[in-house]
Amino acid sequence: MPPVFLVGMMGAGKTTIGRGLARALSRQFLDVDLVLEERCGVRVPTIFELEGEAGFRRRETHALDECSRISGVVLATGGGAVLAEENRRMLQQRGTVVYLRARAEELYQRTRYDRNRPLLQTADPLGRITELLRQREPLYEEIADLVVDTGKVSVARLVGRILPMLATCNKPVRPPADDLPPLECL
Ligand SMILES: Nc1ncnc2c1ncn2[C@@H]1O[C@H](COP(=O)(O)OP(=O)(O)O)[C@@H](O)[C@H]1O
Ligand SMILES: O=C(O)C1=C[C@@H](OP(=O)(O)O)[C@@H](O)[C@H](O)C1
Ligand SMILES: [Mg+2]
Repeated sequence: MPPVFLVGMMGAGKTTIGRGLARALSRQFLDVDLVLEERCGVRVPTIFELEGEAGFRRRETHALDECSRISGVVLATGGGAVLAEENRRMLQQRGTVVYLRARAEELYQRTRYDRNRPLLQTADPLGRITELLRQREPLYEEIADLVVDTGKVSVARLVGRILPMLATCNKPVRPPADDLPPLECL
């Protein structure tokens, strides 16, 4: 089975469901944000503070390139990973892309007590989520091989739903060596 890439908005469940899928499939799980945090030795909000969103996105592209080359990996991306065309191409070519879809209100409920998402530290997080979802939804849909609605469905049930979808998906992938040379490590 090719690598599995989880995409979707903040709060869609990429990290949680990705971990469950990897366990069920006995595959390696990686989360791009956790890789960055381990590498930088600080949490995501600190990367935003020190280097701005542009700095974070640069690191994100590099980590995504590295992680998406790992054979059989289940990879949770960050919600904004689809913004760069280069990232979308990597994901689309190298594995099966699963879009975890949810409504803005649901995303808000799942993220409202978490301080680790700098883009949602605003006076109106629901408004911000609504706007980001409007901008990003076409990008998630553009690269999705599978679309999964996550509203009011438990994580365990979603994992159980996604497994047979992956087994029958038959996504043709191109080995990374055929697309881009590895980016230099940051
Ligand atoms: N289907 C779901 N139902 C209920 N809670 C969920 C669901 N998916 C995720 N969550 C919860 O929402 C929060 C955000 O999930 P997370 O996996 O961090 O999302 P993402 O990585 O997409 O931002 C976590 O507390 C997680 O337990
Ligand atoms: O949507 C985004 O732009 C972001 C989503 C976050 O990941 P999650 O989607 O896992 O919350 C993290 O990468 C960063 O805070 C930026
Ligand atoms: Mg996450």
